[in-house]
Amino acid sequence: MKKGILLVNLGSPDSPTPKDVKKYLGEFLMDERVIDIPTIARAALVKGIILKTRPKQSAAAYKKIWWDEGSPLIVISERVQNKVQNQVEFPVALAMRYGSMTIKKGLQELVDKGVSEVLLFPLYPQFAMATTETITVLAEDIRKEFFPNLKIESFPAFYNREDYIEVLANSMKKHLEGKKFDHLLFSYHGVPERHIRKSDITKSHCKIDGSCCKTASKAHEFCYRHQCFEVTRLVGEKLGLAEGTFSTSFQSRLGFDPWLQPYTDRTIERFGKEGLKNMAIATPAFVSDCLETLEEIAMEGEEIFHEMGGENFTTIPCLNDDQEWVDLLAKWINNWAKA
Ligand SMILES: C=CC1=C(C)c2cc3[nH]c(cc4nc(cc5[nH]c(cc1n2)c(C)c5CCC(=O)O)C(CCC(=O)O)=C4C)c(C)c3C=C
Ligand SMILES: [Fe+2]
Ligand SMILES: [Fe+2]
Repeated sequence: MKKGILLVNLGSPDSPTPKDVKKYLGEFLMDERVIDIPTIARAALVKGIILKTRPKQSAAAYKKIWWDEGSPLIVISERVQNKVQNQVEFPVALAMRYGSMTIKKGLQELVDKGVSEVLLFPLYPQFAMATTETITVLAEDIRKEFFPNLKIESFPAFYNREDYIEVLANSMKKHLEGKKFDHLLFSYHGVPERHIRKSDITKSHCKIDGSCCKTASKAHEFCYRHQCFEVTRLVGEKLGLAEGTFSTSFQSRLGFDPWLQPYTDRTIERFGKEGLKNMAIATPAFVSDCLETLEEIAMEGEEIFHEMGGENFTTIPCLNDDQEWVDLLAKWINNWAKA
């Protein structure tokens, strides 16, 4: 059996134009695990409302962060792929859940190289229906239809692995050196509260209140909210941060349903209003910088903080192609291959 790896990230439009952004958002938002309402209602919402206005607005945001080489998320993911490839002996392919670099193409690339056993690696520290689950479900559908003899195993969410927390904390520490901050905010991509209830395998644990995510439960294996709070707690502990000097919030909400709270933009606004002068912000739901970190946090977030009287706003980059992170990915992959 020849082994191979498929790293999978979210994806980006082909270019920051309204036409390409519309095509990308159309595929993304029609995913039943992203907007989880009945198909007809989803089509009406996405095609009838969101795609009429959002592509122009999102394209303008993408233009602000786009690099000469392309989308930051894709360029960074390719750098990681190349660096990991140098440290493992079998083929490492890269795919995106949405857009042109499809999972089918990634699997085909591996099969063409003689691979018969694949480690599918969703590049998300925390489990979510809209990220990890949609990747594994689609990969299995593609396998059944096009590559029935292929064996695929998925790498699970790694949010609480000690080696991951150490690498994340080290990277954050490096970027915080010499920076002035009185509060460190851990901002995670939000999801509608409904997603948390749907992923609750006990069907009774997740109340989305002050205690459920702190009370041990087998629901936590699939609870995005618990996993985000845990990353904050574990990194806070590793960095020796004092109680009250760090907290968790959720960004990027869309639509009118309740999403996980507290919301990042309102938290930054409140900090400024309360007289906080120096803050830092990390975004550990993403392993690579992207629209949501480079524009929503580093640009919009900073603007909100300054408007409210804040002075120093430090955005901590994601792990990106940090050498310790690449070494860790290579270690996990090599361990899988040995097992
Ligand atoms: C509408 C529902 C959305 C859910 C649920 C959602 C969950 C989710 N997303 C990420 C990671 C990323 N999302 C990104 C962009 C993005 N996300 C949504 C919507 C939902 N995401 C939209 C509409 C967009 C596009 C941009 C916009 O119009 O605002 C990105 C950035 C991609 C890039 O090209 O840089 C990432 C990464 C996670 C981790 C997550 C659930 C945990
Ligand atoms: Fe998103
Ligand atoms: Fe919970």
